[in-house]
Amino acid sequence: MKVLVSEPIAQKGLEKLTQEGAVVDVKTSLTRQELLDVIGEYDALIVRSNTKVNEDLYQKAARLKVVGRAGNGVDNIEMEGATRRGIIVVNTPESNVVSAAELTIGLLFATCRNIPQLHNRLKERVWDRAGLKGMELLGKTVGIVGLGRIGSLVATRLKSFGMNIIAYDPYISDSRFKNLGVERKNKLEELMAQCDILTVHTPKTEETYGMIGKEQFKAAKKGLTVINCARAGIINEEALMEAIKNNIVKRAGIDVLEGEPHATSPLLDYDNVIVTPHAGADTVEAQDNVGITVAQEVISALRGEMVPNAVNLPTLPVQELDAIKAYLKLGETLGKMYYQLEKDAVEKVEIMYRGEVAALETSVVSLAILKGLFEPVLKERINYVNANVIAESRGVAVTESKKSSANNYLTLITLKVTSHDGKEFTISGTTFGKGELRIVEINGYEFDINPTPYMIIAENTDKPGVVGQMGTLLGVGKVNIATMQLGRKLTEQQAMMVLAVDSEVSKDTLQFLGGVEGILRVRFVKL
Ligand SMILES: NC(=O)C1=CN([C@@H]2O[C@H](COP(=O)(O)OP(=O)(O)OC[C@H]3O[C@@H](n4cnc5c(N)ncnc54)[C@H](O)[C@@H]3O)[C@@H](O)[C@H]2O)C=CC1
Ligand SMILES: O=C(O)CCC(=O)C(=O)O
Repeated sequence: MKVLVSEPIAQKGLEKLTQEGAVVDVKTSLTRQELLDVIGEYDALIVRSNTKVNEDLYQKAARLKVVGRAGNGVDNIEMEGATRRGIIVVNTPESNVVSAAELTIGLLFATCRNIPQLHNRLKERVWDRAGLKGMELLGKTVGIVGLGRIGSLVATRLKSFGMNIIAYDPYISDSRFKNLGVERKNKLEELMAQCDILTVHTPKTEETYGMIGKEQFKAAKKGLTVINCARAGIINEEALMEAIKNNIVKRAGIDVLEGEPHATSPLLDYDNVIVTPHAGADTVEAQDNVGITVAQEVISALRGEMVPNAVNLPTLPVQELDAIKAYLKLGETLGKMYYQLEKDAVEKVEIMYRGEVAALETSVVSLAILKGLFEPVLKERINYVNANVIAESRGVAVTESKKSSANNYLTLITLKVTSHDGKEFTISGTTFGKGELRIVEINGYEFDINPTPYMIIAENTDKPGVVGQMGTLLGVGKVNIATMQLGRKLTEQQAMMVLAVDSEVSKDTLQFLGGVEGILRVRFVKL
């Protein structure tokens, strides 16, 4: 596992990577060209907000499997290119939110009380407060745009200063607003017209970039204080400057600037604009949290384990992670069986979740099924990240259905594959205890199979002598049988035999088995 760290992360994170067996190169002052020249050697790349992870980089990154964002916002990472290539992107969304919220409040105090300006005067031995009268927070209204993790932390902290909190976030439920004691504004302009202080906490997206512009400042209350500790450009810098010149905005506290880290914004020259160099997450605590978390996630992702903060995968509630793990294994196992038992190209995949599993977030289990399904035949890389994209690109229709009851089982997953000639294949499995798996049905034959690394699966006419001959031939081929199960369809006088064996089976032995009278077909399955 070769990991390139292209921006500084905490020593504790680097130690974690090394302890887990990764070879870590910390190269934090590479030029873009140098980065492109070396990225091909690495399995994982860890970045913060300055490294642009985009198509240029992906094209050179033949081995890259994971991009770890040591932080929250992922706007410097091009997601579509990563997903298409099966590169998993992980971030640490919870690790630095307190620090970001605290810097927001710090900037709010600094701007409202002119702390940096007063500090600078006094450092120059000038004892003078003239022209720098501050503003009290008590009774003022703060308008929060984006009431997510950081927005909520800012809201609860500012309440303790006796402020009225209003917020605009169309994607947050009324009950969340109510629980936080924040008044919902359905229109941004309405919020602008009522707040004394505006603070933005949305991600940078196509929708939010420039969302506070000329029109919004026109609607604003005169004397507004503006804080941006989220991303440059959410508040348009030109519009902000104009609003400052027109005395609509009285002061601003800005942590993020266009063009950073080489920011040249004229805002830097305004006395009433207080700036910090994207320092929202720059605390010992946040950096330790971020470093350790990103290291853990990158290692887990490199080992093919499920990572809760994978950005280009469905999000999993942490409390469901343990329950889901066994289903992921089961799903992948069911998927893997198809192309080892059948040879027909897949046209349609139907996944049915019944019983307990139906109550969980199953989209990731469906990804595991697709991963397993295509793995035996695809040379290209397939994993949780690109499984959907690959199914789609191969014209495979995937559907998911759920039912709360599973008849004789507590929980049941059934995979039904329809091939291009309309032939149907079904396989069902269940889990029990501490993640034990069982395959309970294949093509209508009922079993209770503990899936093992090597299995022989044969269909035969249901008549005496077939099983005995199979045993003899396997003995000749020096293959030891561990367990054996038979599923029967009495009306059709056919049976399916599943033998768990201790080793690989040679092509010759399989050919001999196929020649036994009554054997209709025989397959070797490797899990
Ligand atoms: N300055 C710094 O060092 C740091 C900055 N950040 C930035 O802070 C921002 C917020 O982070 P979190 O609170 O963790 O994100 P979050 O995802 O928890 O919350 C973002 C909120 O924005 C809302 N939102 C999205 N589009 C919107 C729109 N068009 N209008 C109104 N609301 C919208 C979402 O519904 C969500 O509630 C991100 O941009 C992040 O990158 C995060 C950490 C450190
Ligand atoms: O310090 C950093 O890496 C930037 C933090 C940040 O903006 C984020 O986590 O979104």
